[in-house]
Amino acid sequence: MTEIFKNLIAGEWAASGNASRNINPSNTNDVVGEYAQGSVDQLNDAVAAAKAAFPAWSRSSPQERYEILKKASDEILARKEELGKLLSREEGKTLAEGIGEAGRAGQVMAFFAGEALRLSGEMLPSVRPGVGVEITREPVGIVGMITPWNFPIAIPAWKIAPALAHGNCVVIKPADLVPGSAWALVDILQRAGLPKGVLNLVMGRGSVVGQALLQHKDVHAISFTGSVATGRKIAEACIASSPMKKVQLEMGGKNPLVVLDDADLKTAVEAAVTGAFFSTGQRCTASSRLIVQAGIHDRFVEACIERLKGVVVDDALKSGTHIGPVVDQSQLDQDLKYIQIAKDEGGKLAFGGELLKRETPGFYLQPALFTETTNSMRISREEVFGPVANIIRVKDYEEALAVANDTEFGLSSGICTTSLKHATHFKRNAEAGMVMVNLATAGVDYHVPFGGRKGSSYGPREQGAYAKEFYTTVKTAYTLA
Ligand SMILES: NC(=O)C1=CN([C@@H]2O[C@H](COP(=O)(O)OP(=O)(O)OC[C@H]3O[C@@H](n4cnc5c(N)ncnc54)[C@H](OP(=O)(O)O)[C@@H]3O)[C@@H](O)[C@H]2O)C=CC1
Ligand SMILES: O=C(O)CCC(=O)C(=O)O
Repeated sequence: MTEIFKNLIAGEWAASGNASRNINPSNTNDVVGEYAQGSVDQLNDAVAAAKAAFPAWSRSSPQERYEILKKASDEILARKEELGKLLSREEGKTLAEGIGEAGRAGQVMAFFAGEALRLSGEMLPSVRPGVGVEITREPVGIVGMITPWNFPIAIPAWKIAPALAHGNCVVIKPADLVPGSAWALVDILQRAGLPKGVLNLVMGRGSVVGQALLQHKDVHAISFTGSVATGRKIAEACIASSPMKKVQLEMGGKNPLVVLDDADLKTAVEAAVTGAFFSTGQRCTASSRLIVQAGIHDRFVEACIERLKGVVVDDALKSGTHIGPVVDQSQLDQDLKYIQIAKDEGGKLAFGGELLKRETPGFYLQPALFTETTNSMRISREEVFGPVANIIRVKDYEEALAVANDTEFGLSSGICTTSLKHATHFKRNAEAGMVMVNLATAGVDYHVPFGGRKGSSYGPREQGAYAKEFYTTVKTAYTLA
């Protein structure tokens, strides 16, 4: 009989009536595993366990939190090849990308192990004589986490680690499409010594488990990464609940990469091709809008096409693969729909966009590059979340900046230029949470803030020391001496 990976509730692996098959998008005949589909009852049990664990965990010593997170980090890093392989098998990013992401999860754990030791507060004199003021940070309480399929281990890691470091208890619902990596992460953390109930995993559908998490009165905060549509529903549910829940949303992007006439061509092509198409373009930071100045435009298009001809799309686990498959049929349908929309709008398909056949049945799509597009077309305005990008020609830097900012999103924004003046001006004036100079818009560090503006993000930043803004609440205490 096939093993069913269970949910973790109150420190015990709990069976549930239903399970779903985790399918390898590089080979749909390959079942990665069967994973429990949690019920509303299990979710309620998980929240109750977190609530019971909270008084002790919120008062646990920084040393205990440090040791658990550090131990988990050590195991993740020691097993990163195996975890990376599992990740690539369930999500479809290449083995190198999968191992890289597993390593990143290990580094995130190590960073937040250190953060547990850096908890701090302030003591100030009051404006009233004889009174002292202390400002401290306390954990928020029970944090619910709803995570997407595109970073199956890194995103759960960068939400769970700061939550635990700051003394919160957690109930996480990972994406139903890719539960394996989150399951492995939770297993590692539990064995690293977390007290029962501090971290709970309930796999299953967003419409069942996710909804119940949002509606639970004992959940104090929700951290979400995923689509704009779901993010909006989550924010509404958090505001509507009584008491209101603190909420943090990381959503989509339509990230511009500006290429100026004075850019180094090789650097610009590398930033564009890796940023737009690697990880199958399934990154909220993907460089999906390439805004190119007229003087370099034709040379840039030609060089991108040459670069793309050398890109191998194949089984994620095969050596030599640069781009793995699309994650599933529904995402593939969305990618193909947008390729058709771009054609219908008058965009010129300069490269790719074809379905590919490989040795194994999988969702293989050749990267699609459109030219002759404008910023008002749907392909420039809506997130595709696949290996699809379009080039918009502009006359000068001023137009490039205006086009880059003319979007409802504001996650990551990039420029390729050798002009210090333009790079400096762009860093100051790009309406985005993250700005890249001569780098792809995708691919960020784990120890600094991550997040955007406008429709891309809501609430405090994730990652780095700034993560404490979401995972703690500030208390001001006055004492008469
Ligand atoms: N910014 C980003 O990083 C990401 C953006 N996306 C965008 O979203 C599109 C659709 O992808 P999809 O995976 O469906 O993204 P969703 O936003 O729908 O899913 C993200 C997470 O939210 C859960 N969820 C869905 N509906 C609800 C709900 N009503 N209440 C609570 N939780 C819910 C999902 O559960 P379930 O497991 O059932 O899906 C999943 O865990 C992509 O094509 C892409 O454009 C997707 C992933 C990441
Ligand atoms: O580009 C990155 O490194 C991170 C991207 C990301 O977090 C996302 O796509 O959800």
